Amino acid sequence: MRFAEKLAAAWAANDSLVCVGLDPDPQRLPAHLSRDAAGILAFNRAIIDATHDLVCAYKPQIAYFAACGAEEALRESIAYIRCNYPAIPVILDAKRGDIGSTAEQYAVEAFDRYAADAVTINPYMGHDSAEPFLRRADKGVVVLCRTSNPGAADFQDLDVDGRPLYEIVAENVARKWNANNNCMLVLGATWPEQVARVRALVGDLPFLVPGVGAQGGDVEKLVRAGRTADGAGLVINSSRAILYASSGEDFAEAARNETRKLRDLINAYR
Ligand SMILES: O=c1ccn([C@@H]2O[C@H](COP(=O)(O)O)[C@@H](O)[C@H]2O)c(=O)[nH]1
Repeated sequence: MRFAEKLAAAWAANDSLVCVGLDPDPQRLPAHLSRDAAGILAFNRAIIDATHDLVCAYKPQIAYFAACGAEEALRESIAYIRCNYPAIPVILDAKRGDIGSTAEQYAVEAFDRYAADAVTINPYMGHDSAEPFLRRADKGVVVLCRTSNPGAADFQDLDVDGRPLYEIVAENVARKWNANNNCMLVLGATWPEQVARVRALVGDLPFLVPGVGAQGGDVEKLVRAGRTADGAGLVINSSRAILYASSGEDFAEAARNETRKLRDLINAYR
């Protein structure tokens, strides 16, 4: 099944637009787990088991694994999802972007080594840097557009012929890069006005939206700004607010409760 179909099926099956971000910080793992690759994998498995029926996607962020040499725990976490909950798409957050020959290797890393369904990329280097990902028609390519962080405006809002650069990125992705219908855009939940502007430009292109929870994005404003006519179109990520809802042995149960709360809040405004 192609990525877009898998995502649409997951939205519908779990009646959820929530993506749980797998950002396992060894320093924040519950005390009863080891602060190494084995502890990270046990943590992720428990979070996944506790939330799989409440989400439309998982988004592991590669930095949390690579920083402590736990790439194998990343591969095994994704394999765990694919084996036990194969209907839930996995978006590897790696924000890749390089010349074509190197991008080829990044595409192999994301889609073959880690077996992710989709990967985030940075569009700054242009179409040839994205092409090795775009060519994989069955896989999703999630392009940074207007990010959630405070410095997002520094470059993304630069004026290009009277329009902010992020709008040019959005239009290029929707009209040129999406020939295989496998693209998404990253829009920060912290900027609902910009989410609405991009939604008006790109039709039903799905958005990956980080920035609720720990970064304080307003869920009601975000959903009203970014939903599509059928009440979907959004993959709304929360990582820390869910993963670290409790630092005790009940961490998975607490993560489930936070995930359910977020799903229900989002669904109230769809
Ligand atoms: O614009 C962006 C793009 C990616 N991220 C990533 O999403 C999560 C957010 O984590 P929270 O704990 O829910 O704040 C994290 O992996 C970021 O690297 C983003 O925040 N903003």
